[in-house]
Amino acid sequence: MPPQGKAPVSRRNAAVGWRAANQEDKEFIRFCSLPLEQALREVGSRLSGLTAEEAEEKLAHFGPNEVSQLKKLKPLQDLVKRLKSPLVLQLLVIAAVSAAIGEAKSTVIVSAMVLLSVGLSFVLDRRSSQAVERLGKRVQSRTLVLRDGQETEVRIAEVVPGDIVVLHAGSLIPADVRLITAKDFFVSESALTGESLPVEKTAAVPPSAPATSLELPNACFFGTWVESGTAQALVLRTGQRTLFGALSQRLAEERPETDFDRGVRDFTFLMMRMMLVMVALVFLIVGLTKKNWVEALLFGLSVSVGLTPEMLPMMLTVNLAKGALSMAKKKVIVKRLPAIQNFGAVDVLCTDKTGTLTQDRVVLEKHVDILGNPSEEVLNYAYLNSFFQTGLRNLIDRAILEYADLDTSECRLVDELPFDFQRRRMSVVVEYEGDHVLICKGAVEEIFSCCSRYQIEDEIYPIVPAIRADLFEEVEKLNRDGFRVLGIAYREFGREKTTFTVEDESDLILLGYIAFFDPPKESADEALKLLQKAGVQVKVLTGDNALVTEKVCRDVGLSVERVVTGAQLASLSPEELENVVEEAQVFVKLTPTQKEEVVAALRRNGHVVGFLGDGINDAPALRAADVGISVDSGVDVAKEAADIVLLEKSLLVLEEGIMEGRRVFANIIKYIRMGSSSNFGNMFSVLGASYLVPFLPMKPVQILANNLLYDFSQTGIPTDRVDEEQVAKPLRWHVENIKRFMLFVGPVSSLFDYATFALMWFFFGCREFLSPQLDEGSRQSLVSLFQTGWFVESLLTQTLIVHIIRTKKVPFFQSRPSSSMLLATLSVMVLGVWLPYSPFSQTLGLVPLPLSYWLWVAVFLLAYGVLAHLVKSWFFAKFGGE
Ligand SMILES: Nc1ncnc2c1ncn2[C@@H]1O[C@H](COP(=O)(O)OP(=O)(O)OP(=O)(O)O)[C@@H](O)[C@H]1O
Ligand SMILES: [Mg+2]
Repeated sequence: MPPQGKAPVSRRNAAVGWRAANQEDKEFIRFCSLPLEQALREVGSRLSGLTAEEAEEKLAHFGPNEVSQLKKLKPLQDLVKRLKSPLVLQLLVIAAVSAAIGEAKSTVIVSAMVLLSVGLSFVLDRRSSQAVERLGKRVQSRTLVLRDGQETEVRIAEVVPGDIVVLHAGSLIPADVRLITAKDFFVSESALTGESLPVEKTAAVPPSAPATSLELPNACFFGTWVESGTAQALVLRTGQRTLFGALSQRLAEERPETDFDRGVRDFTFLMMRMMLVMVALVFLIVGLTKKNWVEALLFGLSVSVGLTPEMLPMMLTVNLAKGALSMAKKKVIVKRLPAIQNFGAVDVLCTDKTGTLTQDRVVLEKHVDILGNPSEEVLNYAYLNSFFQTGLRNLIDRAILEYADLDTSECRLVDELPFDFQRRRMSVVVEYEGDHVLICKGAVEEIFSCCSRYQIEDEIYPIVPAIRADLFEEVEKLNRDGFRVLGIAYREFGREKTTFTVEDESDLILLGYIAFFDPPKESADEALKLLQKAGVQVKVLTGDNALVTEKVCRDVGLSVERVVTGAQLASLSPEELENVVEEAQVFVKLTPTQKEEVVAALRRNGHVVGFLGDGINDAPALRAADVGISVDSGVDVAKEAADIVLLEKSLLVLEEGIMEGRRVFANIIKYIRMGSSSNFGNMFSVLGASYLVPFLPMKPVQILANNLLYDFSQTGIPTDRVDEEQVAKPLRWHVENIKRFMLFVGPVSSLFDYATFALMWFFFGCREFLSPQLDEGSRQSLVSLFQTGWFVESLLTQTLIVHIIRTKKVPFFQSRPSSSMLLATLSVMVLGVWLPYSPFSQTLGLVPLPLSYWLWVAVFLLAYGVLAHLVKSWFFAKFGGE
């Protein structure tokens, strides 16, 4: 029975799950230790792979090959999860308490709030995350499998047990597999083990069963990837049954918290703390002064509702999802939603050269001997190398094969030494006229270091130190003209030697160079200017050499003041590294690890770093960056490591994406500014009024209704327009600045609340309440008048301030809100004015207001608007902020 037949790992109980995984592990180890024939038979496969029909059947049986790191929730589970958030729980508790003490109205209103906050985010979020997921599928990784005996490309999700997969450098291991053949096959298992050095895997069957499957020499695991070499492998288990699947439930923590997450959390806690203190204070004050403790409790709880940012989760998700959709229109596919705000915060963008600064149309232009004379022999050797190598099929090899169509029938591949980014070269050994010839091609410096002789025409000379510099001359000339140059060298061995290692790449004969031209991209110039204007520094991180890179940079208008090579970087201390990454714009001849180090150093310096790359050598840096950006045409591991995938590799597209990220961020900040400052203001007003006024300044049910309406007025924020100025610079989260804003702007609203209290108390005669002759009925109507007065003023001012805070400029005149934003706030204001006259007035305890009240309120609103605008302008001038 194949290991797949086992029951899937239990998710409910981690301990049980682990035991089950161990059981499965034993099965897996057994399968890797069996003779190959038997293993194939037992999983119902053969060396030529499954037929399409078999694969389909197996897919139906085993399910898609997916490891859901973020478990997809069923609608009901999702709903329950949302209800369990602290903000919503609090509302539910209040609803329950209100129901328990017979306040049915409060219960209804609080429930409506829950419905608005949870319902809206549930519906919008599910809808847009489905859309985002669909988009994600467009850039999903693929793999090669044998189906009906043919190499076929399928989505990784479609791989089934029994499939024979074909792996080469840059491939993701699409399942847990047993190797059938392997050639210089190195796998990076860092995703599973944290070990960053690649591990060599072979097809050898272990002599005895190891303790864990990770120690098997002939097994590779889902989630790891091929650094170099080639292999064919038999798929044994897929999806949640893989080692990674079993682990991923325990590794759910995933990525470290971002700047943004921390900001949101800090803010939520700030509000929660404020709320707790407030509720206790209000409860005591009301209880002590009014001697009605039930009322005090209800009032306190209602006030606490007013202070919770219950719309925050909805704001976040809806804003992000909306951002992802509008980015998709610009050919930017967001794989992980939270990456969006980081995207807007990026202030240093690191990018590779090929395809970003150049057109990605590598064309072979020259094949010359070391003196620069055209040479057919150089082309022949280069062609053989590209033709027979099986490891890495990149642009360079494709360009060579496209350039010529040579006859290779007289040659036979004996062995190969695949490309890797440390050696920067690759060799094939071919049998040619009875000899075994090793042909090596790669970066010129690296080829030189393996050569002891050179060839001109048919003469071979030793390389003596004096001529080394001369040898470089031709290459430099080509580099300066923008050519990317590779060296070609060879060495002949006897036919008795059949296996080769990297040691054999020595004592070579330098034959000549091939030169490629990859023209600079026309749009790069403009894009770089836009990025610069947007406050984003661009740095180039490439494995190519300095001369070509400088030439390309100059062509696209990127100023190059300092270039640093990988060798120089390697000799620096950590502190020096941190300085150098600031100063230099161009980094050349980097190894993959060095790309990662540069990104990490920039992050340590406090930058938010984006990294754009599409190669195997970019994967570590993509993971290390705040935002990893790859391209649809990039290798799978790069796409997998990225947060964002571009359908088109272009800095222009990237700039638009960054802007969209900033817009999303700006709207989230808007909500937080509004929420925190008006809550803070309300806090002052409630505290003062509870103490000063001999009755409840607002009924609990009114406070709740007020909040519900205010929440509704905010639903327009995710679609709101954002001022150009606001997204002109990278946006980052500054909790301190938000706190300060709250402290300065919040009290402005209290000013007008107190004015309203005075107005109701003195001008509209509510102080008569104290007069002993008054009967109970008249007293109650005075109370209602006061409460209605404050209810209306509070709602109108709160809603108005939304428009003042949404921009740094003069609202309406210099910056117009989106129409849905305008509509939401306007309708809430109209509703607020209408409620005291509406059929609901009784239920809410509202009474009609005297005509002169409306005049006063109009004056208050105007004065408030002006004052709030002035304070806001002063604040931004003094303290800055997003
Ligand atoms: N197919 C190949 N055969 C031999 N050598 C190669 C091949 N591909 C790349 N190299 C060598 O390895 C070096 C580094 O590779 P590459 O230029 O792809 O790095 P990179 O950092 O991805 O560059 P870029 O920034 O342009 O994307 C190249 O300059 C070249 O000398
Ligand atoms: Mg590259």
